Amino acid sequence: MLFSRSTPEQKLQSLVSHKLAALFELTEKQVHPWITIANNNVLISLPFAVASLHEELISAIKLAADEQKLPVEHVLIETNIPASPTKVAKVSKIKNIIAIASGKGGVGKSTSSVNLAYALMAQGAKVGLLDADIYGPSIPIMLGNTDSTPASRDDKTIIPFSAHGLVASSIGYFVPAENATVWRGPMASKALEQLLRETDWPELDYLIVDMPPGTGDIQLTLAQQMPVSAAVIVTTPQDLAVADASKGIAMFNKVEVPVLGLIENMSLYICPKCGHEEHIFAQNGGVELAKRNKVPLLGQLPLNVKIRQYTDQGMPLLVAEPSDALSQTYMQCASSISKQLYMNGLLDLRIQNI
Ligand SMILES: Nc1ncnc2c1ncn2[C@@H]1O[C@H](COP(=O)(O)OP(=O)(O)OP(=O)(O)O)[C@@H](O)[C@H]1O
Repeated sequence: MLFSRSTPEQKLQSLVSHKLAALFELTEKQVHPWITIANNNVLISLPFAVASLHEELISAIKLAADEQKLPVEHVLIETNIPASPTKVAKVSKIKNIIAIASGKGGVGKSTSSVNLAYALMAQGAKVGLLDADIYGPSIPIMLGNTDSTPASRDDKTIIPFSAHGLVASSIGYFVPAENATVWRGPMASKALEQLLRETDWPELDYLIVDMPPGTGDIQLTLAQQMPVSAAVIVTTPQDLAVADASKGIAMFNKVEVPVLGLIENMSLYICPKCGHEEHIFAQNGGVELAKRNKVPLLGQLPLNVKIRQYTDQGMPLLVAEPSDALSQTYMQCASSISKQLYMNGLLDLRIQNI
């Protein structure tokens, strides 16, 4: 009865809340603040980057409103990502820093960092990339910027380089590769701190940080001293990699940085000629690790020549072939990361309110 007395605007609000809550598995109360309705127009301000879902959502809202004979002119969706709290002071203009880490080297951490950065951009977020891998800063190569050197307008801040619309900077500017092996945590973190805080970043929703592989003194110091909002762990399914990834999760737990989930890279190889599937690095190692640690499995990427070729050419897959099925997998991982970070924030609020 109460519903029948609602104004068309209230009915529309309730319809949109219902759709959003169902799509994102939240309560209507939680999604209510995202919605503004005025003059038969609906504006939705989403706190995570899911641009690939916008069109579907707009159509579903228009269709449902039509069915209920509720007038709707336009449905607009914008992405408005909040900053999540960190223990360490935030870097100006950067809302969230997400560390991409792996225990073992060579599992595809940098490749994942690069493709996820572009995928988050494609999902509607403002993104930067910081190469913190002192042992092998490979981001400039993967972005086709091998000749870039740090430049400054004012001798105080470094101008990040831009590659296919993404802003990036690399620790490789400060750490000659031949010296990296003797660097200790405090030295690495000092250089990174300088690079992080003295780069002239534009306004960013996410700064993706490609961490050095391993779980030792350097990685621990970096995780503690950077204002990291959350971490994502990359592993192959192989036992050796999984054991090290597990140490990575433990390390982030120790410094109370939430782990948003796992990416299982090189999950399997599918022969392009006959379609035969080969589990070169064993099967489901990442899936099992995610279950054991109760963290989401954000996605599984196969061992695929395109992923390697494009990064070698300095033209990541997401840029070269955005509609490719592999790009779509990265897009799904990216939206899960963005959504998961927001959900973590809700959980924190709930804990604070207990
Ligand atoms: N899914 C994939 N399919 C095919 N090749 C891949 C895939 N992921 C990564 N590679 C390739 O594997 C190699 C190692 O990847 P990458 O440099 O990203 O690993 P890493 O974990 O960052 O290594 P490091 O320990 O040096 O930091 C690269 O040659 C990369 O192109």
